[in-house]
Amino acid sequence: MSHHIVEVKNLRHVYSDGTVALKDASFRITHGESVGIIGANGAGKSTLLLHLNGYLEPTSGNIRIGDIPLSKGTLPDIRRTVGMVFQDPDDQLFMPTVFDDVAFGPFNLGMAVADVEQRVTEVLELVGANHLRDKPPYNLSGGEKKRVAIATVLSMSPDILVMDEPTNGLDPFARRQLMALIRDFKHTRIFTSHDLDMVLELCERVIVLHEGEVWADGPTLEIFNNEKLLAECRLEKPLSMQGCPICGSGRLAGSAIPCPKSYASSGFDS
Ligand SMILES: Nc1ncnc2c1ncn2[C@@H]1O[C@H](COP(=O)(O)OP(=O)(O)OP(=O)(O)O)[C@@H](O)[C@H]1O
Repeated sequence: MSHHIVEVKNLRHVYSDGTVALKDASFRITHGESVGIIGANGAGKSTLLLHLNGYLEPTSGNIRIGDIPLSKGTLPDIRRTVGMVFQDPDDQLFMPTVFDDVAFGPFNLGMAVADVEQRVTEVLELVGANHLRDKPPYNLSGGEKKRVAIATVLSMSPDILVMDEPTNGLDPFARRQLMALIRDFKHTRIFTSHDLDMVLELCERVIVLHEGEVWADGPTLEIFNNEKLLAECRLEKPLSMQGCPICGSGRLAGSAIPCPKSYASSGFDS
């Protein structure tokens, strides 16, 4: 399973206008890990993800996916291994219909028509978008586009799933559905999100980016309990770890239910 390893060494990225978006970022993610990349706006999260399958070229440093060093020559292999869901689904959808968009990758892999049909149906059902299969992607709502964009990546059966803010724009039901899908994905998962409750629920490990640097990298609960670190990086605890908004007492991690005392004091039960 060494092909599922992602290794980033001393990655630096300077955009053409001189913005230093990443400074010396290093980490190693191994097979089956589910890793959340978090940080304030502009911390460098999207820039980092865009390097993982070669959409951006490092100013310096290097990336290895399994045994393959990422370079122009290895891009086709890398992109077969690393499936990337972009932050903006419009960057991912370009065909006349949803079906064509989701079928594009499998056809390129040389799959037979019947197998492509089956694969497309499976992944569209997985993201709850099979009813949209004949629609032009540009007519879909934001959340629908996001689900189809995710389907275009799943249809390629990637070994490593990389997603930039996957729940952005999704309604609560679709968010839950996507979380289940991420949880069930057997291989490596790496995603950025401002949805820290989702990160808490799905990731055993978190990498915190701050002003282009890896500020912390460790077990999720340890990171979310480090109030000094969160304040330095302009982050907050997930809502489910914050005190009850009514009486201030703690809630269990992972629970969105206010404490029983707040029911009594707010008159919810009267
Ligand atoms: N094409 C670009 N040219 C110049 N600067 C850019 C470009 N894209 C991003 N940046 C800058 O690089 C820095 C990192 O941006 P990036 O999009 O990686 O942040 P982010 O952590 O994903 O932010 P957000 O949470 O807002 O999505 C920011 O200062 C941003 O303004």
